[in-house]
Amino acid sequence: MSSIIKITNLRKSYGTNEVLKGINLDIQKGDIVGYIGPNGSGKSTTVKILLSILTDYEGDIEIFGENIKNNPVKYKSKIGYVPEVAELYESLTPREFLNFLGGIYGMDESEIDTKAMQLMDIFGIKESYDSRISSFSKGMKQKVLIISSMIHNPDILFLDEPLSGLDANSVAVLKEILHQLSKKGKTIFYSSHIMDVVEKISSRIVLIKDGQILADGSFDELKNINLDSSLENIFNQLTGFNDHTDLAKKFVDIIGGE
Ligand SMILES: Nc1ncnc2c1ncn2[C@@H]1O[C@H](COP(=O)(O)OP(=O)(O)OP(=O)(O)O)[C@@H](O)[C@H]1O
Repeated sequence: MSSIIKITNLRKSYGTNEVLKGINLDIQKGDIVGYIGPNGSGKSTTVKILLSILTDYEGDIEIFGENIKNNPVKYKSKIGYVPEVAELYESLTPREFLNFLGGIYGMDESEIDTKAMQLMDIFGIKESYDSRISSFSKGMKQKVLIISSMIHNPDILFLDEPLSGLDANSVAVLKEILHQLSKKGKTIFYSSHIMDVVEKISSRIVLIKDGQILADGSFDELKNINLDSSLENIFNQLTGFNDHTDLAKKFVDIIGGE
């Protein structure tokens, strides 16, 4: 089967700090890849490279069979992105923001409006379609971002901590949306720290630490490392972390001046 995203020997440094040290990944159509790792391990950097936001890296990346260095613009109409840190145009309303984006994707105005209002309705924020985004709660902003990443029906979705600020009902809806999109052949690259969700939605889990892949497989395959364990336990075990109780005690002691 041909890969939809192929990453070969990806290396990236910020100055002398090498943060990606040879990442190799072949991702197939319809995969939901959970891309996890400790803070600072290189997840967002990988996503930004896949999106051609960062272009000074070593190695090769093919998306839809083409090296993204050769044509960093063409593939973008077929991908969607929810960034970890949102730079929404706060002074706009969702109508203005989504129309602006839809225009970039070549959608016509009535199609965008119809779709946007229906999607906002599903997330329970239709009444705010013409309110300024600056007045929204965190979760409302996140919902607009999620809609903006999908409204053009992309083939690949890059989601960096997409559940941020969402309530439990909305999380349940988004998880189901991702499942159904994957069944329709959409590919999802999902980076998050919320292990129980990653465990449930991912067809494949890739764990990185210090810019290198430590584990790569389905949850069941990773469980062979630690039978009967949750992804959270496997994550802590593989990243060599077992002193959370000690660290917490020290933290609390310092607060109390002990
Ligand atoms: N613009 C930058 N300039 C210099 N160093 C950077 C820059 N962006 C990221 N880094 C460094 O690169 C490393 C990887 O960062 P990255 O944001 O990719 O990690 P992450 O796995 O997404 O972390 P988190 O889970 O905290 O979001 C970190 O050491 C970080 O300090």
